[in-house]
Amino acid sequence: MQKPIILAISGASGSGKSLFTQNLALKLRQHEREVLVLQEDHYYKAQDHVEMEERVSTNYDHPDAFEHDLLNQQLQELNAGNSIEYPRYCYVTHTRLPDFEVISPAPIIILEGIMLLTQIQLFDQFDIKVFVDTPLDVCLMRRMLRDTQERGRSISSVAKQYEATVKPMYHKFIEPSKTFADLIVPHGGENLLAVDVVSSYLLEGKSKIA
Ligand SMILES: Nc1ncnc2c1ncn2[C@@H]1O[C@H](COP(=O)(O)OP(=O)(O)O)[C@@H](O)[C@H]1O
Ligand SMILES: O=c1ccn([C@@H]2O[C@H](COP(=O)(O)O)[C@@H](O)[C@H]2O)c(=O)[nH]1
Repeated sequence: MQKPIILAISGASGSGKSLFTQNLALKLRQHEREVLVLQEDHYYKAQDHVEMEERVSTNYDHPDAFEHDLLNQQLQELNAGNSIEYPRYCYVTHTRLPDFEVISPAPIIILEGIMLLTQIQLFDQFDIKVFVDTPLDVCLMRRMLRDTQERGRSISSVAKQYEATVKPMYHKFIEPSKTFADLIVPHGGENLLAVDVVSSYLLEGKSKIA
């Protein structure tokens, strides 16, 4: 198999990275392209040894919360045509699930996550780096709805975490990483023009933004 094309999609929590990724993957699959979607969130460190009370106050918006070495190693395996043992993460228990998923490479791999463009050691693996740029107040509103509906969170815990870590870490790490992007996509998931532009580029068989 030819070396896969790897896209890194980054941006703030709630910016619309996952929805953008889903829409892009859908479009490519409609054109019969095989696409593998991966999430940096699954590389959050396991916290089985940490008490639940403490897990709640972990800073999940710091690069050190992730096992980026494992991610790097697994991207290299996929690039070499080998399958990986993809970890699985649970936002409710704030730790990894005991099992993993065996995943094979695909010609197009889309990886999305908040810290991807802060990790220069990963850049050799990325063919295209995208930053989803959505105003932080919009991200907060989206996150509030999503996390209370899908991630077992209360409104007050989302608000508290936003002030304590999400917002300051965005300004410290994520926002400055925008400078490494090849493409900046405003609004996020529903930006269908951006989905069309990126998918057309990939369907034409191009792999790198020069
Ligand atoms: N452009 C958009 N307009 C309205 N809602 C959106 C848009 N993009 C994303 N959302 C919604 O906002 C929430 C957060 O989006 P998501 O893609 O999960 O963000 P991220 O992956 O960046 O954290 C989801 O419920 C999603 O459906
Ligand atoms: O146990 C956890 C792990 C992560 N988070 C929050 O998730 C977001 C990143 O995920 P997105 O899908 O990009 O929103 C990050 O901001 C962490 O604060 C968490 O709350 N608990």
